[in-house]
Amino acid sequence: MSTTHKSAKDRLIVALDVPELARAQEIVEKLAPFVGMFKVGLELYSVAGPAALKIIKERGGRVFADLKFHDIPNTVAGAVRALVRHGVDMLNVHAAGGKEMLLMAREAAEEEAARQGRKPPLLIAVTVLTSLDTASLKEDVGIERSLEEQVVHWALLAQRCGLNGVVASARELEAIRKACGPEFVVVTPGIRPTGATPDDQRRVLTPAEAVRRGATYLVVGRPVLSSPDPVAAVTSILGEIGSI
Ligand SMILES: O=C(O)c1cc(=O)[nH]c(=O)n1[C@@H]1O[C@H](COP(=O)(O)O)[C@@H](O)[C@H]1O
Repeated sequence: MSTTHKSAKDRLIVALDVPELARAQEIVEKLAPFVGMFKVGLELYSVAGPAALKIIKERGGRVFADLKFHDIPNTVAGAVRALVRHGVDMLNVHAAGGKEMLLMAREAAEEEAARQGRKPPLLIAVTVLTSLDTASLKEDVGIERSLEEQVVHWALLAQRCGLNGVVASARELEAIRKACGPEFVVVTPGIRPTGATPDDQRRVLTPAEAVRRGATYLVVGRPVLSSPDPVAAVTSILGEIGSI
């Protein structure tokens, strides 16, 4: 288990995967009292750009910019600096970008935050996407290591480069905690309440099981967004997390 003491609300990140800014704003208004952080991903950012980050900040919410940067070090560093200027609280890059990219991303985040006179955001490395399974990692991506070994390999690389943590499925939590320790941040998408459809996710676990295994943050999108009552969906997830 992680030794970080967080409330159920602080652990919960809701993914604003919607195609319109107005819809995102509606969800933020409704859910802000119950949710620790909102995640702006590729869809909403492509639709609305920095305005998507702003609507969360204006409501007093914390922002995870999930733009999964994966490019040459100089390009990633520039993009990281821009997100820091937007005041995000968490951002991510792909561990597969390699050591130099991760180091430059971290330096960029720290330098830009210092320039702005604020604390650097949490910088997180994406490991093996939760939409992949053992077969697709090997056959499509061409990685021969076992899925868990690959996740731990990237988690250790991220930690050595001074990143705060990783994105991985909750199924790899025990291995990550063993390799990287209790304070390393582990953000877990692929969260599905019991009985919910996995959609395109391949490595899923329930909210309760993710927290039991030591998740720092849980990312939930469709189980909340496609519910007829998103507040009820969120409070039910909070109940599950809080019962651990
Ligand atoms: O970086 C992420 O947040 C991420 C990494 C990953 O491996 N898998 C993954 O699902 N995500 C994101 O987490 C969210 C999961 O959404 P749902 O499957 O709808 O709960 C989406 O916004 C994904 O972009």
